[in-house]
Amino acid sequence: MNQKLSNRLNSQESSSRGVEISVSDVRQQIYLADPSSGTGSPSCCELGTAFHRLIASLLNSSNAELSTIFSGASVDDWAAELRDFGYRRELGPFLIGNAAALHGRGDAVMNLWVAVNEATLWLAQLFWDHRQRQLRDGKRFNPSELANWFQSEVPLRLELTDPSWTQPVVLTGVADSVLSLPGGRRCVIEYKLGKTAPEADLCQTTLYHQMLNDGGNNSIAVIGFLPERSERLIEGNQIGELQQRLQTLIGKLAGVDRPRVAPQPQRKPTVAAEQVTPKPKSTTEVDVQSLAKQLKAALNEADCESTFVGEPIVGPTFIRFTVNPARGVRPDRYPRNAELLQIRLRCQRPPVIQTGASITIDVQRPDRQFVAWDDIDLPASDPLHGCAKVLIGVGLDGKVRTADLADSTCSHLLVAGVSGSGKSEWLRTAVAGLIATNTPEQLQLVAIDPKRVAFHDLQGSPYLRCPVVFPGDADTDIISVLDDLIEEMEDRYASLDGCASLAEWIDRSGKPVPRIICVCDEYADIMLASTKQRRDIETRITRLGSKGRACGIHLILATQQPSRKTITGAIQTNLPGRVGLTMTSATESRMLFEQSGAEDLLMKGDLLYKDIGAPHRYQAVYLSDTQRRAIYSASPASERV
Ligand SMILES: Nc1ncnc2c1ncn2[C@@H]1O[C@H](COP(=O)(O)OP(=O)(O)OP(=O)(O)O)[C@@H](O)[C@H]1O
Repeated sequence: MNQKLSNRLNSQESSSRGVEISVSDVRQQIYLADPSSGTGSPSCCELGTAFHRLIASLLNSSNAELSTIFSGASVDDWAAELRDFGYRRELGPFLIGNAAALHGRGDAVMNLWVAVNEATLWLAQLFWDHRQRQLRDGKRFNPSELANWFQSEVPLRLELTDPSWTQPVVLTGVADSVLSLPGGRRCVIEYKLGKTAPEADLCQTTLYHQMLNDGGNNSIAVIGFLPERSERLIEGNQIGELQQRLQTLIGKLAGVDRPRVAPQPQRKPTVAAEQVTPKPKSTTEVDVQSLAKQLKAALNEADCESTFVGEPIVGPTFIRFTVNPARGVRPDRYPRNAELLQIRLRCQRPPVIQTGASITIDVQRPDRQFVAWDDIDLPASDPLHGCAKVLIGVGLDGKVRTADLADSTCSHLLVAGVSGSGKSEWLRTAVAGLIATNTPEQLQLVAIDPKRVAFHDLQGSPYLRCPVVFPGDADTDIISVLDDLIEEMEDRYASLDGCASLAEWIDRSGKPVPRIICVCDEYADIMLASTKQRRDIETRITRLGSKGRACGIHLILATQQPSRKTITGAIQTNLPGRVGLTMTSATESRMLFEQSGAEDLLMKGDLLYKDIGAPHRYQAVYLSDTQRRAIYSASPASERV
C-alpha cells in the first residue's frame, strides 16, 4: 500500500466513532432488493478466490520476475508469459489441490481458464501501452514500477456524517484493487468472475471510491470476466449522484436516519432492513413448469424415465421435484446421471438427488433467495429456563428448523464445510439466536476463535464465560479452557442431587442456571497443532461430549477439514448433531452424514442437517454484520424494558 493511502487509513481509524457498517452489508442489501439481475455471487466461490489470488500474485511478482515476464517483443508475448507464470504459481497448484472438488465441474474450470486468459491479456495491454508511451517520451520502461500501480486487497474505512442522521456511520471494507496511474489518477477496481449482480457491484465499487476520498477526478471500474472481459467505467463527475443515493441507504441500514429506540434484541435489531429486504419471492416468479419440462427431457435422455409426483416445492435456494422411476429404471441411475442433469438444466452444481421411497431431485433456483434474519421468528424463550434451541436454517416448507441442545439427539453439534460455504456466518448467527433468546443468567458462551475473525465482535459481551479465546496467543492455553469446562461439569454433577437434567435442576431450585455453550470455529487448527495436542483435545472433547448434556454443557465445533484426523471415532460418537455445508468431496460428506450429497450444495449457507434419521436440507439465516453487532452488543434480556 502506498504511504499516502496508508496514512489516511490510519488517521481515519483513530478518528472513527458511530455505528459501523460494512460495504458488503450494503452490497448484500442492494442485491437482495433485485436478485434477478444476477446470482449475487461468483459462479463458484473457490474459483473466484483462486482468480483473485492469481491476479494479486501476478501483481506482487518480484522485480526479477517482472523483468522476465516483460522481456518479450510483443503484447501477445507478454500476455502469454503472464498467463504461464500465473498458471505455474497459482492456478496449477490450485487445480491439483482441488481436483476432487472440481470433478464434474469442467465448465466452471473452463470459464476460469478463459477469464485468466482475458485478465492476463488485459494486464499485458495496459502495461504495453504504458511502455509505448514511455518510449515515445524518451523514458526508460521499468517493469518493476508496474507493481506499484496496483495495491491489492486494500482495507478502507471512512466516517460518514449527515445532518439528518442521529450519529455518524463508519463504513468499512476491503477493495480488490486500487490502480494508481502515473499522473495521480486513481481507479478502484473490483474483479468479478462470472455474472454476479451488476448494480450491487457498481454500488460496492462506488463506495470504495468514496472511501478513498479522492474527490471528483478519479474514475471507478468494475471489471468482470464473464468469462470474457467486460468493463464498466464511470468517470468521477458522474459518481456524485450515486453516492448520494447510497448515503440514504446507509443511513437506513445503520438505523441512524430516525430517532433511536432502546435496543430490543429479543426480537429484531434496529436495522431498517424491512425497507430494503424483500420477502422471499412467491413461487410464480420462478418458471417452475419450464424447469419441470427441462428436467423431464434430461431424465429421459439419461434413460431415467419417470413420473412426476405432486407439485414441485419451491424453497429459497432450490426447487424440489419428486419422481417415481418407471418400471425397470434402477434408483441408483439418478445420482449417477446428476452431472448430465446439471448440464441440461444449466446449474452451477449437480442437483442433490436423494433416493428412498420416492426420488427427490433438488434443482437450484435460477433466482436464489437468501433468508434474512428479519424474516424469521426466533424460537420461544422460557422466562426461567431461557432457550436451548440453536437456529439451523429454513426448510422447504418455509419453517425455521432448530436443534434443541437439551435433547440427547443433538446435544452437541459438529459443523463442517469448505472455505466460503458459510460456516462462520452460520456459527455467528447461531450465537446471535442464542443471545437473543437468553439472559446472561441463562446462557454462558465460551468462544474459541483460531481464525480470529469469527467471534471478534463478541468481545466484552456479558454472555461470555471468559474472554474470547484466540489459540496461538502467548497467554492462551486451550487445554486449560477445556479443563475449566470439565471441572465445571464435575461440580455440576456433584450438585445435581439426583436431577436427571439441567431443566429438572432449575425447576427444583426455581433459579436459572446458565447453560454453557462452547463454540469453536475451525477446531482442526487446534487439533492438528501436534500429535500430543490432538490426543489431549480429543480426550477432553470426548468427556464433555459424553457427559455434558445432562448438566447443561454443550459443544458446537466447526471445521473446514472433515477427515479421520479431525472427526475421530470418539468425536463422531459423542457429537450427534451434524450441520454440513458445502464440502469438497463425497468422502467428506460421508464423514459427517454417512452418505454423499453435501459436495453438491450451493455454498453461502445451503446446508444439510441431521440428528436422527436422514439429513434434511435448509438455507441458513443471513445476518448482516450490522445486525450481528447490534445483537452482540445489545443490553442483555434481563435489563430489557
Ligand atoms: N446464510 C447466508 N446467506 C447469504 N449469504 C451467506 C450466508 N452464509 C454465508 N454467506 C456468504 O458467504 C460468504 C462466506 O461465508 P463464511 O465466511 O461464513 O464462510 P466460511 O465457510 O466460514 O469460510 P472460511 O472458512 O474461509 O472463513 C460470506 O461472506 C457471505 O457473503
